[in-house]
Amino acid sequence: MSHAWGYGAQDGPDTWAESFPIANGPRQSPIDIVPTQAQHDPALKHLKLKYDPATAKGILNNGHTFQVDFTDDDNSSTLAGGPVTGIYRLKQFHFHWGSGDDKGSEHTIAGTRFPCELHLVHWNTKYPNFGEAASKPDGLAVVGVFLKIGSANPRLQKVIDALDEIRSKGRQTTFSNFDPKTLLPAALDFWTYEGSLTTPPLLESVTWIVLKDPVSVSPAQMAKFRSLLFTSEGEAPCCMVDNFRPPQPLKGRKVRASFK
Ligand SMILES: NS(=O)(=O)c1ccc(C(=O)N[C@@H](c2ccccc2)c2cnnn2CC(=O)NCCCS)cc1
Ligand SMILES: [Zn+2]
Repeated sequence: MSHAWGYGAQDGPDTWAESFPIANGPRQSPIDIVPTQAQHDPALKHLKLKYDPATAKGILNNGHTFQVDFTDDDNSSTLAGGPVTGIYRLKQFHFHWGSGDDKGSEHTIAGTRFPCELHLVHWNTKYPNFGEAASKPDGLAVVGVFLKIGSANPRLQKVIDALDEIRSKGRQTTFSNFDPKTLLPAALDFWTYEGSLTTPPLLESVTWIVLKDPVSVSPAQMAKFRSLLFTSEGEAPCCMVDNFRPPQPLKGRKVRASFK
């Protein structure tokens, strides 16, 4: 049964618990990260990200965000190290953003909201596929990257230039030869905690790896994100903005830092 969820007053985050009771679960995401309360863990390994540009497949407006999908039938594009054990395969990346520059990110840092947040979604290869992994407590690992307003980010341009072709829900186009590593900041210092998907079905299967350093995005580039539509062609157009879930209760979880 397809549950119609969204980010509006009638179907937004405050209503999700009606169809997805796990919304009030013990390890929900996103959270507010308070750096002074994060514990440095010297046992955390450095993040090992290996992405093959040839695995980039397509770019899709799924009605909640837009995502760039990768072929994940071998270990060409993987995440290892950091807080995870084993090898996780890159499945897709997508963004969350606001209607203005004062909000848009899902995670916050001591209450500070960023205009946009990038999520790179990986699944644990100890499971046969993404769908199976998504239901396991150690099934997924998502790298979160904050975007802050500044100079135009040339690394985003190829993604932004594709948005004109996927304006409405359900539109997709090919997207090849792209290395998502180019979207990351120079330093891979991170915070990590055990959480969930931030959209329904809100499964509590995500090891979150949130990078400390943001990357830049210009106001004009943000305007391109906001030109996308939540709605399909033929429907009354509704701008794709504010597609973020607010921070959820920590419920006793510890947030660890990879850096001092
Ligand atoms: N924001 S996040 O990084 O925490 C995040 C990452 C991945 C997913 C996801 O893959 N969701 C799909 C799924 C399919 C099978 C099993 C479980 C989940 C799904 C379920 N209904 N629609 N979708 C598609 C979808 O929501 N795609 C990603 C949208 C990111 S906002 C959702 C959120
Ligand atoms: Zn996301």
